[in-house]
Amino acid sequence: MKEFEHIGVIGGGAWGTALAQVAARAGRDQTPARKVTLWAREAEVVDTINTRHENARFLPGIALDESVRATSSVEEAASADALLMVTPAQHMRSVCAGLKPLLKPGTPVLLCAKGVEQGTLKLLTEVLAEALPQALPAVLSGPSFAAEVARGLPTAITLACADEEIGKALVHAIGLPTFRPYYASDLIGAEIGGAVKNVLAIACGIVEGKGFGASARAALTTRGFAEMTRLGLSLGARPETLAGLSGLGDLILTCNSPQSRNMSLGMALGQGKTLEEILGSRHSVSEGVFSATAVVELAAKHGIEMPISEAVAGIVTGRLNVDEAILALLTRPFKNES
Ligand SMILES: NC(=O)C1=CN([C@@H]2O[C@H](COP(=O)(O)OP(=O)(O)OC[C@H]3O[C@@H](n4cnc5c(N)ncnc54)[C@H](O)[C@@H]3O)[C@@H](O)[C@H]2O)C=CC1
Ligand SMILES: O=C(CO)COP(=O)(O)O
Repeated sequence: MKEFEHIGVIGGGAWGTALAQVAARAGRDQTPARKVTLWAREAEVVDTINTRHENARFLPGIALDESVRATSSVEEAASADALLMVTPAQHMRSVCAGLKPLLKPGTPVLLCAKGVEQGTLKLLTEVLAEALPQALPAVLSGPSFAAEVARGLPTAITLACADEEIGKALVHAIGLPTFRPYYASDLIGAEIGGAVKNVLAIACGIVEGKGFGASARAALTTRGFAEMTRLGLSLGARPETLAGLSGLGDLILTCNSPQSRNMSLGMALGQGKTLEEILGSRHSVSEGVFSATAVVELAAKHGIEMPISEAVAGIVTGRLNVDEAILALLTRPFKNES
């Protein structure tokens, strides 16, 4: 089975840092010892990782393995045998374009961000195919809070790759007893779950912030899953992927924990804060805000109804206030469940 001696991670936010930690731990007993190179935009992030073994800006208080090395040189990370792409979804195209002259043809590239590109309405596998065509695409997605993963708490995740041999080699390369990738061949299914659950988590946060109770949250999550499934199936995803770790699994996590930035953003909206106030007080990304309209437009293009996602898109674009969006959802006509 192919060994990955050098893994590059593109993006030094919370998730890129946690995944660099996973890759370093998973390759610890390899000979020669695995090299993990984490490219970060911020000089301060590179500096604190290399000197204090901590990402003080995006993952403070978590000790990183000494073998995780950060760099400001994208060339250095791009020379790896496999790349993990962990920049926010809306920046994926420009970051891929920067890698285009550097990446060896056939290098596995795991997309680890969650979102749909605004304007083009493209999934990240489509963005990758256009912007970095020599890459061998894969998707890594599932219920996984960066801080928990970086601390070594257990979880499981979907790793999708159309090339089964490479996909399984990647599973072995980054898998740990506490980080269990399940192989799948369905890339679209794996990426649609992560993109849609971020939008739905904002809605669940609003329900929580408004104090509507646990029953409302469970009902919203279930109807949200129906939206995710409708869109996924229309785009060619397989039902079992949508019901798996990257779909239902991540939806359950993100709609039930204020650790989720999307859910906590929704909670703050439900408590009456404005989007500008909330975003102005954070430096971490809440992908649902940036993908909501793209998800809804993509669904409309395929004739799919997504009322909860539409409500969130209405709120984040300022077209509806929170109370108007809730009223619109609660007064929809009664209908069959499926
Ligand atoms: N944090 C988490 O628990 C998880 C995050 N993800 C996904 O990973 C992706 C990255 O999220 P986080 O690492 O949490 O981000 P973060 O919020 O911790 O950090 C923001 C990141 O965005 C980068 N960035 C900002 N502007 C940029 C630009 N113009 N070009 C390139 N990069 C830019 C920053 O350098 C930084 O790396 C997102 O799509 C997120 O949904 C997926 C699973 C878990
Ligand atoms: O994707 C995540 C967990 O799987 C992280 O969710 P948030 O981006 O909402 O924090």
